[in-house]
Amino acid sequence: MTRLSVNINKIATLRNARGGNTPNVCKMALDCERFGAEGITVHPRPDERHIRYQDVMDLKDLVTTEFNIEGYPTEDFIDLVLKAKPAQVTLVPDPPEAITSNAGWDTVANKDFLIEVINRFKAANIRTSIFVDTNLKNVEGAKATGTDRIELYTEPFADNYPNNPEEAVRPFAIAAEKAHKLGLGVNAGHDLSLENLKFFNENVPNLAEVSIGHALVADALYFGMENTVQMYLRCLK
Ligand SMILES: CC(=O)[C@@H](O)[C@H](O)COP(=O)(O)O
Ligand SMILES: NCC(=O)COP(=O)(O)O
Repeated sequence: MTRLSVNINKIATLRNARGGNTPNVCKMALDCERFGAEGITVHPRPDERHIRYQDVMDLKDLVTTEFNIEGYPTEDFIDLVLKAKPAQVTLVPDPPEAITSNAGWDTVANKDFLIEVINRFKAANIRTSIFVDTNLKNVEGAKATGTDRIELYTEPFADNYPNNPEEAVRPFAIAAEKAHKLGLGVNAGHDLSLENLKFFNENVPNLAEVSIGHALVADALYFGMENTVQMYLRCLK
């Protein structure tokens, strides 16, 4: 069964709006786990506009499910991850000024860089995942970096789903199958939602994990966090 990792970036965005500690990011992570989440994801960005480096250090000993830290591997990010020792690190090629992640790695052009970074995390026994699109060259290139998993960048699926669900999901099913044949684990994320998650999960084989934040936190405004986590889990059954 596909596991649900709740991305709590947007809880930190709300907290940061006032400078205090409401809502409490650590408490929300623990509550999400209590409500059934099988992992907690954070994506500290260089400007700390949502998750701060200190949040990562505060969460590292509290999270008892899978702790997944995502981000661009600057030296500061690498140091942080090596200190926090999460279960998984997901490398994302997003430029600092990007509003959100907007592309996967070109794993061929960045092969040497990715190999070097991945080796540092592997030496610390941290599972690695790299964010890629569905281009099979990038999936094959991911294998050559030595990563344990890939995370498929699902925004193109989410965008096309309302027009043509079958066409939207097809490249993801093919990429996931290819990754599985190569011995890579398959995660997915970005813009997955209550609208599109069930269909994605039913049509993409070998999916180990999805990380979901933006839509899930927005849904929690209407349904409450406990109900919302349960609703997302039901899409993955
Ligand atoms: C890696 C990825 O897909 C992102 O979705 C991300 O982790 C979310 O980041 P923001 O919350 O900053 O949009
Ligand atoms: N890796 C994707 C993630 O953590 C959450 O993305 P989103 O649901 O906030 O778009």
